[in-house]
Amino acid sequence: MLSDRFPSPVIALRAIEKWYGTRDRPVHALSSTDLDVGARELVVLLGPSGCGKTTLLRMIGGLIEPTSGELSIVGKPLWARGERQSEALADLGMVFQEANLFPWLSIEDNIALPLELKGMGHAERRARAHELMKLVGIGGFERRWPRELSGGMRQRAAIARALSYDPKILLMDEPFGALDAMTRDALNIELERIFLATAKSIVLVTHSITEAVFLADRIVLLSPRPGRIDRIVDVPFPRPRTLELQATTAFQEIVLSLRERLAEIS
Ligand SMILES: Nc1ncnc2c1ncn2[C@@H]1O[C@H](COP(=O)(O)OP(=O)(O)OP(=O)(O)O)[C@@H](O)[C@H]1O
Repeated sequence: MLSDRFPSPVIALRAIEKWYGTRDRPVHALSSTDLDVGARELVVLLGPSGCGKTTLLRMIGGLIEPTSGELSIVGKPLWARGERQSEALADLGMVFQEANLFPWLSIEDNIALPLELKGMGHAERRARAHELMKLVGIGGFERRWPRELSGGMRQRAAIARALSYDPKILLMDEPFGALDAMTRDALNIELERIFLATAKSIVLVTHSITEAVFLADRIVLLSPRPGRIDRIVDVPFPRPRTLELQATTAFQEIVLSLRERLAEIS
């Protein structure tokens, strides 16, 4: 299932199954899932609590191994003989609900850390961190500590860190879920700007239908027990999008149909 608008896939999932072993009985978290995400496409995973959104995202990110099925990143298998393949991992960056910055490192050093671990020299990684901080709108805060930044600014720093080694794909798990509504709106606009400026593919998990419709090229609606793709909804609005879009009938119609379907499958 690849969108006609985004013909070259960077993520391909085939017949993905996930069972978790628990003490009482195995949990079937995800059933026969096929999905393609195109280059420069923004796909949102939406669904009721416990339907397997995080499981799916973490599997794409190589943090959880599928029980069966095939998963490839930019044409390279993510797993082989039970081992994560570093070539495929190099194309993946992750952002979580909490920024998870190291409190004892400056913002700049947090962002440059993945580059340091890759062996990049000090001057080069500093230049790259500065460039990224400008891109995400926190230029000038290089020497600050994480505790000195607001929640929204810390999430911007987390996005910059995930972009530091220039992966083709950004995976985001409820990245703005802990922020207040106004900051969240502002960061949705910022995320779209960063998405357009960097030409990445993004897969993002959210509980917010409005956020999903505002950001997505396609929304993957998952249903629970076991998690499976219920439907894929195309969101055709041109980019860049503005908050006024949310007041239009076309936007509200998609929100309403998703809300109704979510109520049916929850
Ligand atoms: N490590 C685990 N061990 C056992 N069961 C798990 C584990 N992680 C998740 N599950 C189960 O798998 C199912 C899917 O969980 P997952 O966290 O992926 O859902 P989700 O859609 O992201 O939920 P939420 O919206 O509440 O964050 C749930 O039934 C959950 O209880």
